[in-house]
Amino acid sequence: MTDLLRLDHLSAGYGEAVVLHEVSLTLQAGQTLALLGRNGTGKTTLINTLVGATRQHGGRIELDGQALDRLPSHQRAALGLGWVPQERNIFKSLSVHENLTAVARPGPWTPERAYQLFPRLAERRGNLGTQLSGGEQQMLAMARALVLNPRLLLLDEPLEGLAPIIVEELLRAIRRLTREEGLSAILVEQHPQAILAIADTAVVLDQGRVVHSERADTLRARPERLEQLLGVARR
Ligand SMILES: Nc1ncnc2c1ncn2[C@@H]1O[C@H](COP(=O)(O)OP(=O)(O)OP(=O)(O)O)[C@@H](O)[C@H]1O
Repeated sequence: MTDLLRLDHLSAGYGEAVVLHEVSLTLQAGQTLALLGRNGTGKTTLINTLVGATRQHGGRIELDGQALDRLPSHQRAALGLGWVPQERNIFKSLSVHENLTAVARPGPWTPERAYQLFPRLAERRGNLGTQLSGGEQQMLAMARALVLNPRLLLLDEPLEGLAPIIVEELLRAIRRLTREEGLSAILVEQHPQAILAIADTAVVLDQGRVVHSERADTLRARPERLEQLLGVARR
C-alpha cells in the first residue's frame, strides 16, 4: 500500500512557540488513524498544521508524495485535505443546502449523497445554519468536507459535547465512510474506545511528541495500557 500522508520530523506551533516536536508518522491510503492524547498535547495543533493554519518550524509534510509545507491552506484543500475543525465553521447565514453547494467540487460525493449519509440534513436542507442543533451542525460540517471530495478527511473531536444518540449516529456515519467507502481519515477524539473500534492505527501524543503508536485493535484490547497512556486526560 502507498503512503497517503507522511510526516517527517514535523515541528510546528504558534509564532515563536513550538508545540509539536519532531512528529513523524505515516498513513496509508484507505486507512484511518486515531490521534489520541490528553488535553493540550497538540492534537489540534497537528491537524491545524496539516491544513496550514499554524507556523511550521521544521520537518516535512507530504500528501501522496507531494510536499505541502509551503502551500497555502486553499491549495492543500484542493489537493485533497478535507478539514472538519473543532469549531465546525459552517456558514451560519446560509441554508444547509447552500452550505454544501457553495463548496462542492466534482467527484463521487455530491450533496445528495451526503444527504443519504445524514438523512437528518436532508430534512433540514432549507434551514439556516443558525437553526441547527450542535449535532446537525457537526453533520453539516462533515458533509461539507465530503462534498469537497477529499482524499484525506481530518475530523477534530467530531463527537465533542454531543448527546449519546447523536454520537451513535455520527459514529455510524464515520464507520461507513472509513470501513465501507474506504476513505482515509485522521480522527482526533476524547472517546478513545469508540474511535479505536473504527481506526486501523493509533498514535498517542504527549507534550507535542509521539509517545506511542500501535494497531488500533491491539491497543483497544489493552485498556490498562490505554489508561496509562491517556490517564491524565481521562481522570
Ligand atoms: N492559537 C494558539 N496560540 C498559542 N498557543 C496555542 C494556540 N492554540 C493552542 N495553543 C497551545 O498549544 C498547546 C497544544 O494545544 P492543542 O489545542 O493542540 O492540544 P489538544 O491536544 O488538541 O488539546 P484538546 O484536547 O484540549 O483540544 C497547548 O499548550 C495550547 O495552549
